[in-house]
Amino acid sequence: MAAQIIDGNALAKQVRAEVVGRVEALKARGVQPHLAIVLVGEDPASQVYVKHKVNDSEQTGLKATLERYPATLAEAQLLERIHALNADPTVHGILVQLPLPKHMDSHKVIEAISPAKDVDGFHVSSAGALMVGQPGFWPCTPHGCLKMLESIGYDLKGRNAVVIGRSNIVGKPMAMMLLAKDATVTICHSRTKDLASFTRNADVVVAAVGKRNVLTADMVKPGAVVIDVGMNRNDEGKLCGDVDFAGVSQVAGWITPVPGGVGPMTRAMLLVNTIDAAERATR
Ligand SMILES: Nc1nc(=O)c2c([nH]1)NC[C@@H]1CN(c3ccc(C(=O)N[C@@H](CCC(=O)O)C(=O)O)cc3)C=[N+]21
Repeated sequence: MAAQIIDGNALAKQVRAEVVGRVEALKARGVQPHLAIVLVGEDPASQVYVKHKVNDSEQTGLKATLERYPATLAEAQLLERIHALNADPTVHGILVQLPLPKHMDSHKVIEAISPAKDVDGFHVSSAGALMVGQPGFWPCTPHGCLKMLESIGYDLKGRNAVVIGRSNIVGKPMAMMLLAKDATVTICHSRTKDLASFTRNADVVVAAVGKRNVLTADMVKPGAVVIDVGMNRNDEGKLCGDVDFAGVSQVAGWITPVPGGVGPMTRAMLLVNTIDAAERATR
């Protein structure tokens, strides 16, 4: 039996429609929600991603300002620019596109963003708030994954959830969100021994490694929900995830595709965070 597909494009469209309503309510009381995007350098993938984010914003009525700087920009100048955006009351969200050029300390740059405008949810304060269950911005990718689980009416309570990958941007916050929903959470990673012994016991698997075929059909419990966060290129240069989609979709109950899965939801949750930021700042 083939798995049902969780359509990230369709769900992102729904989320954007909700955003449009909230944008209109903000505008009705004189607030123009505004996302500032900072791009340093000429990384081709980053250029494409940033363009998507600007388009998404404009299509939903948010204002997006893209600031581009050469890769040679001094870190001190970037920090100065972030401080100015922090102080600008017309800017509600700040996103510094990653990766930054090698001469910059990404951690230091992210920590310079005001937590009130940290719509990526990458600041230590945002991570801490998520961990202790306080209000704050949740990172867009794992939050999008959670929305996908909610969209199928999946009750995580008491379920075994396995997260493969322990990054600060996806794996760790994903685990915290699943835990907050009362799942029994296991984080697996590159040093995990016998990954399949964990995934075979999982009701939900989130694959966030950045490597093809990390999860194959033999590793999946029949009927499980499989969320694929991977963004890789195969030998033909085609976008593919961490999951062997053809194989796993024969075993899983639900599966997210790549492209058209987690990616569009990541972008939709950025819009949601920006609206949240604008609402919180102007309440
Ligand atoms: N500060 C910061 N925040 C980010 O959120 C951030 C970042 N830096 N750096 C790069 C990564 C990557 N990322 C993607 C989001 C959506 C798609 C996406 O929508 N993908 C489409 C396909 C797009 C295509 O065709 O290339 C899909 O999966 O269907 C891709 C990649 C956000 N990132």
